[in-house]
Amino acid sequence: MDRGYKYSELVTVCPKEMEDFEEKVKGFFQEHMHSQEEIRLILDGNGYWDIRDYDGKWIRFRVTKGDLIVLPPGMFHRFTLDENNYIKALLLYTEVPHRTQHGAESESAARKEYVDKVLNNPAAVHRHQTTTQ
Ligand SMILES: CSCCC(=O)C(=O)O
Repeated sequence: MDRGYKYSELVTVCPKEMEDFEEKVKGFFQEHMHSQEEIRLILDGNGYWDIRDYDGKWIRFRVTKGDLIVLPPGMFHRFTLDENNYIKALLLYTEVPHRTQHGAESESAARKEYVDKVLNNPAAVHRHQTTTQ
């Protein structure tokens, strides 16, 4: 299936290989979203992505070599490294990546669609409630 991926970026997040490492890592950990689907394939190392559940609570998941994750457009998240301070990932995008900080999302069509289709979707919310009670 063609998902329309046209752009790729190979990133190595570690003090030796990333310019302005501290600043970039702080930026990854600030809550943000993207207006397009983005694939992350972990080629080496480890890290954590945090996403928010239906109640707004953070859920943390660990990624390691061989993992592939896709976060839907409009979903807030943040990323951090573990104590090894090293991850290498291939990022694939359908468009030139655009990042929106938490608090600045009101103008974002992707955020509106995510809220309508996921957070306020009665079928999805019902499933969530029945599985967490
Ligand atoms: C591992 S590099 C990029 C991390 C990040 O901030 C993101 O996925 O949005």
